[in-house]
Amino acid sequence: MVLTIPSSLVVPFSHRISSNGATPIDSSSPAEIMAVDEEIPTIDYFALFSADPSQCSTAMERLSIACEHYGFFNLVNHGIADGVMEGALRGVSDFVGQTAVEEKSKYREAHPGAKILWDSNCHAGENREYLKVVARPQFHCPPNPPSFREALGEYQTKFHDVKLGLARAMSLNLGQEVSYIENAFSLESGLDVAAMNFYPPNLNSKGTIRLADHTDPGFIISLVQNLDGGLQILTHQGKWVNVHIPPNAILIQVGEHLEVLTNGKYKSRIHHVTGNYKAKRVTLVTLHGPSADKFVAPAQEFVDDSHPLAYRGMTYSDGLKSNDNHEIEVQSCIAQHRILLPY
Ligand SMILES: O=C(O)CCC(=O)C(=O)O
Ligand SMILES: [Fe+2]
Repeated sequence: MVLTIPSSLVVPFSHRISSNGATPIDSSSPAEIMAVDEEIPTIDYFALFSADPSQCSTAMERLSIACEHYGFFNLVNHGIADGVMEGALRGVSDFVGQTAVEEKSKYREAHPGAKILWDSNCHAGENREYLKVVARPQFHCPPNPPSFREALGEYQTKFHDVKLGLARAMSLNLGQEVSYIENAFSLESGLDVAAMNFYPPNLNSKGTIRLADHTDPGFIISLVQNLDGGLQILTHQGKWVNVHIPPNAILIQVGEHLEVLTNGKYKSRIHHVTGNYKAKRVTLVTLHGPSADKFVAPAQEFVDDSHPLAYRGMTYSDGLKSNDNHEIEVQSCIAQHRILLPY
């Protein structure tokens, strides 16, 4: 099926500048030559709940296309003030820049029950420093610098409401009652992990892979960044696209567990990060998961003769802990869920 996206749904190239005004990465590097600057869907969050039926149904239809075909979209008009997102990103930068390695190293060990994890990986296939913290149901964060905890906490609190709004809109789009996803994942006690990435500037590593191909677990994944460019997603049409996120937008990706619940109607998409950044790039990625003890399996509504059962069920926690991982690592577990069909 060829999908035509209304032009109003896409981000004009003139808006595709970095959110901090820095020059986007050089997109001529070898690893990026395969990727295209293609239109990606933009969803107006407020329009999803508009009292104007025509505005609401247009936005809902766009969301449906974005979830079913793309698996990712830019969310605009979400009501989270620019300052809140900028503050959280500044907090990540401050943590990376101001905290001594000895202090950060206290969080290096992933172990059962760990709520904070820090590491710095610089080898073929990965080039970043990262910090992962459990943000919900209880919020955890390194205590220093003090402004970091407050700024990150504020963003997470604000986004929680946006997440519930998206769950409601997606539930209706799936032909279910409004709290269907919220209940299926027990989102009120959902396990949200904020994964903050810091990619150091490097002008001499054309085409460097900063983060290798992967999909992420959870219901949805939200991403805000300080510098545009580097994230590439493999689309349903088999093309790598350079993902441009307009200033103040939040990129939303379908998580692996929404794929499992919908028996593959909504799919999580493989992505990676490349780039020879001229300045440091910071991203705040949050994996919004089901409740840790929630058993996630394809719902019967999405299984029939034309859509045979394609995933096995397990609790969110068991999935995260498969392959000897710890929950805090929030590693992909779709392979453990996938049933190999005989055709
Ligand atoms: O930093 C990015 O652009 C994406 C990072 C990512 O995919 C992740 O942390 O899972
Ligand atoms: Fe990711």
